[in-house]
Amino acid sequence: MEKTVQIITSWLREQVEQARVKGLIVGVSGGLDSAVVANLIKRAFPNDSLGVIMPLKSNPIDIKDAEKVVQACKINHMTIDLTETHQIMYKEIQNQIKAEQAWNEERDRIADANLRARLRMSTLYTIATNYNYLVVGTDNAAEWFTGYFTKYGDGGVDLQPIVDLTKKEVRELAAYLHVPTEVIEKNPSADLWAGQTDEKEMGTTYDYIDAYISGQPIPEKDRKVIERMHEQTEHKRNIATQLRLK
Ligand SMILES: Nc1ncnc2c1ncn2[C@@H]1O[C@H](COP(=O)(O)OP(=O)(O)OC[C@H]2O[C@@H]([n+]3cccc(C(=O)O)c3)[C@H](O)[C@@H]2O)[C@@H](O)[C@H]1O
Ligand SMILES: Nc1ncnc2c1ncn2[C@@H]1O[C@H](COP(=O)(O)OP(=O)(O)OP(=O)(O)O)[C@@H](O)[C@H]1O
Ligand SMILES: [Mg+2]
Repeated sequence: MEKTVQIITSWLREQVEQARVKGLIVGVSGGLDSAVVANLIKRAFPNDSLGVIMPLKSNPIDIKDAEKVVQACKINHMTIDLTETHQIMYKEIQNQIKAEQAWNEERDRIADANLRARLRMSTLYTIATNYNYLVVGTDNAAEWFTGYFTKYGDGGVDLQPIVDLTKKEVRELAAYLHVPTEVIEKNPSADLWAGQTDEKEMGTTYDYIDAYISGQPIPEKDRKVIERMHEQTEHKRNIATQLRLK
């Protein structure tokens, strides 16, 4: 495990050096993935790493957990509440669409959720620009393969240090890094709406996704769900399709 930590922290330092910036920033949610990344960037840059807690109509337990994470790893941190910003922006957009009588109620929740992820991304980049830092992502191998992230939201980052680790490996790394137990044991959630859990929304489990990407057999039904997610999200793993005229 120490070897993995060394490889990742050396890589982070290399990336910062090559980009000629000063340090690294990550959003800390109170979930597992960002807890691990916060620990790793703190190890790579003890004085030039920042964790940002961004409540947005969040469950207070998650915010408390996020505070425990930053305190446990002693990373510099700040809290920026985006609840009101999101409410004002989403209402304005909603009102304009409603005025056009084009509002699709079925797409309401996901549009609202993705705006949350993109407001967090904008917040991180605003701070990163001011501090001369890079924005670090928290996607693990299971999320990356299934495209279970918001394009240009939590997927909008400069570096992805844990993208090759399965969810199980991230959990093991978290234990090694002494991430608070309640965070390690928590049910993964994007926290984009009340009661959301990753596995409920995806219709499969991280254990099956981990197994699938590790080449192990899984039930047919889960294999189909995973392959469908992968196919439908190919665009998120690539840069925008360009029409070349020259
Ligand atoms: N074929 C294609 N080629 C190019 N672009 C294409 C496209 N199909 C859709 N698009 C574009 O992509 C958009 C859809 O992608 P996107 O905006 O990402 O949205 P979408 O995949 O619909 O939703 C994001 C999913 O990720 C989950 N999520 C988000 C954030 C964090 C976490 C977490 O685990 O914490 C999970 C969230 O719960 C939801 O299930 C469309 O609105 C369209 O603009
Ligand atoms: N309230 C929040 N404050 C700061 N960053 C957040 C918040 N919610 C989400 N994020 C950012 O979005 C990322 C994606 O969320 P995701 O749920 O996939 O990861 P996680 O919460 O760290 O772990 P888990 O998947 O186990 O819940 C987080 O890792 C974090 O960087
Ligand atoms: Mg989460």
